[in-house]
Amino acid sequence: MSIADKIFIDMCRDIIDNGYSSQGQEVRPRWNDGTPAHTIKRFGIVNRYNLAKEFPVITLRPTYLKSAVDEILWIWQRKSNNIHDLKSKIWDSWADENGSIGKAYGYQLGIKHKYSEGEFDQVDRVLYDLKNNPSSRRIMTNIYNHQDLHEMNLYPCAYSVTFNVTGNKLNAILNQRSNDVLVANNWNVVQYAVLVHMFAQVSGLEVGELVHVIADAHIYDRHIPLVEELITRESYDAPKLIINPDVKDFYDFTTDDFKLENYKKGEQIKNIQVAV
Ligand SMILES: Nc1nc(=O)c2c([nH]1)NC[C@@H]1CN(c3ccc(C(=O)N[C@@H](CCC(=O)O)C(=O)O)cc3)CN21
Ligand SMILES: O=c1ccn([C@H]2C[C@H](O)[C@@H](COP(=O)(O)O)O2)c(=O)[nH]1
Repeated sequence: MSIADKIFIDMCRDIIDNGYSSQGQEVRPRWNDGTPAHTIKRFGIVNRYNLAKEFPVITLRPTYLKSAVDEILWIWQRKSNNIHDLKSKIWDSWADENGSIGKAYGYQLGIKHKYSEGEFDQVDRVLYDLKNNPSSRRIMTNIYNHQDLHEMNLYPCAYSVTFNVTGNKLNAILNQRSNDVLVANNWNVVQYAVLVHMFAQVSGLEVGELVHVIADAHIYDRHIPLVEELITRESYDAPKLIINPDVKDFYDFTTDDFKLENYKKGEQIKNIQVAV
């Protein structure tokens, strides 16, 4: 059984058995037929993944590595907030008529700031510090910019990453305020695990731990039967993540530089509804 499966199954069981239901309260998200999308949630989940041991992808159903990596490169490398720069359609419901999702995600990472060494955006400052100040405890990004929230179509969910170099290992904490467990839990874990792999490779470091801190980890009402079935499925050993070792500059990575070797997994759940 992959470690990611075990963490995922335990978290889902905990949410369903011990979670708090929003039924009877006012909630913002809606299903596409206009019905309120209620959830059952747990507050303050912390999941630790040792990336040096195995790649944290679930095998209960496929997590699409290429689409997940394309979205993380859209945010962190292309620093875009326009869905026309993204291959998948996953952000279409939150874009305006020009394709923009507002001043969110990639837009925030691309804003430049002043330092004594010159101007950097948040991504370039992290890459600079990993090479030049690896013992720093100040290596982090934060895209939850209150001043711009009113111009974001959806407030950032995975909003901050703290990087910490310990010996020759790169560790990271991903802070997430809200997580749709069926649709995006493993999706987000895989994305930030790949990001740690990329940053480690271009900084001459090895991968360490990814700690995923989730404030509100929820399962939407219409997903509960799907999750109940998913977590009783057979689980397989984790595949191996293969990265093109020749890439030495973060901005040169493309989705073709990543593949999963021996990714044995269950059937995809077709047509999962996403609450908007
Ligand atoms: N309710 C909700 N849940 C989310 O996960 C979510 C939002 N809203 N709003 C913005 C983004 C969009 N995200 C999404 C949306 C859909 C998929 C999705 O459909 N994933 C498919 C694979 C899609 C593909 O490879 O193209 C899956 O089966 O998991 C993933 C992330 C994550 N975010
Ligand atoms: O990367 C992402 C982006 C979004 N989500 C989910 C979490 C929530 O279900 C919705 C956002 O709704 P809020 O009311 O703003 O919390 O999107 C995710 O899990 N991961």
